[in-house]
Amino acid sequence: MSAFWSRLKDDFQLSIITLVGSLAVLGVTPYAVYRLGQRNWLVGFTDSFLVVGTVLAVCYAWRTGNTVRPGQFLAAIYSIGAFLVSIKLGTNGLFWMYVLILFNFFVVPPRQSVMVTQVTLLAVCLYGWLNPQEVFASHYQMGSFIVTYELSSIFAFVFAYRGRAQRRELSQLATEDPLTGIGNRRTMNKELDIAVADSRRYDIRFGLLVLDLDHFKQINDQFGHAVGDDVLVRFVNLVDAACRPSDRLFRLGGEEFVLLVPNVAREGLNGVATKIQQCVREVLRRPDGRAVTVSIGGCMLNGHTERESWLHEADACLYAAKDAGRDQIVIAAP
Ligand SMILES: Nc1nc2c(ncn2[C@@H]2O[C@H](COP(=O)(O)OP(=O)(O)OP(=O)(O)O)[C@@H](O)[C@H]2O)c(=O)[nH]1
Repeated sequence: MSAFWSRLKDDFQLSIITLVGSLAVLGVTPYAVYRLGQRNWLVGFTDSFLVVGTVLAVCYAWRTGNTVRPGQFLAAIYSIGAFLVSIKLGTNGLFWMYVLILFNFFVVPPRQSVMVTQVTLLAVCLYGWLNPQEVFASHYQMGSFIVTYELSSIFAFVFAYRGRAQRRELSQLATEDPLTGIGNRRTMNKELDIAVADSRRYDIRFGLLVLDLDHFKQINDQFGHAVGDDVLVRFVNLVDAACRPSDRLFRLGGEEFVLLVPNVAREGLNGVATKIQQCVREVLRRPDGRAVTVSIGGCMLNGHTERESWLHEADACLYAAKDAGRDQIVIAAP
């Protein structure tokens, strides 16, 4: 049960599809039963199709974790459903078109939603135009419907567009370090947990380096925080350039970083650390021309069953490197 809630909490689109799907099933089922009872077969079967389709789409999203296709499928079947209900029930059916707008903007991205809602509007109006009195009582009513429908679509679009942008920003804030753009501690925890699991399952060797700039406080105190920030950004760029694309760098906080190195042996890990150390010493300069140096501690994922103990061992090596006079590398013995 807790896995159910945590998936709902972590996956916004899945939670939206589940919520909107459940509401749709609850809202449409009584109508399906009522219409079938009235022997209004077209509307009754359309409603039943919507209910079954919704249940299948929500199940698919839960099973596969893919929320894009079920969203598009739901938008398509509810648009067809709203069209059929509108042409069959006339003005009474048109009310569902407003629900459709909101529904679509919840389950598919704003641009796709605009497309599908406009196509449905066009289909309903074309049918109403060709069959006077069947959908709209008058041209005036059709005009009013188009205006109110378009206004509702515009409001829904603006709302959905802003919401998406804000969600993207929030997720970036939660996972990235805003200064350097690399993963933050939270992202690191996730990736280290995955590495621990992968090493057990696929027998991949992982190495971990903890990197800490030396006497960074002096740089801040002497040259100001902005220069300190610039040194941090340049340091990240240097490390990035010095290692493989599969290596992942995270900012643990302050001037401390963690590099996760997959598919590596202890000698290789030492080689990566040496390359970074030399690169930083040679390239990274303070405004007064003195070299910036980095202390590095590291260890292999060897016998660690969880991230904490692995990180703790690498951290202990970093302390040893600092104690040895800084600008040093200490990699734990096998
Ligand atoms: N410019 C800048 N400074 C930061 C940031 N985060 C932390 N700091 C500073 O980093 C400094 C870290 O100082 P210390 O922990 O004493 O480390 P250090 O001076 O590098 O000394 P050692 O690690 O022992 O060599 C502090 O002055 C913090 O204020 C940041 O995002 N930008």
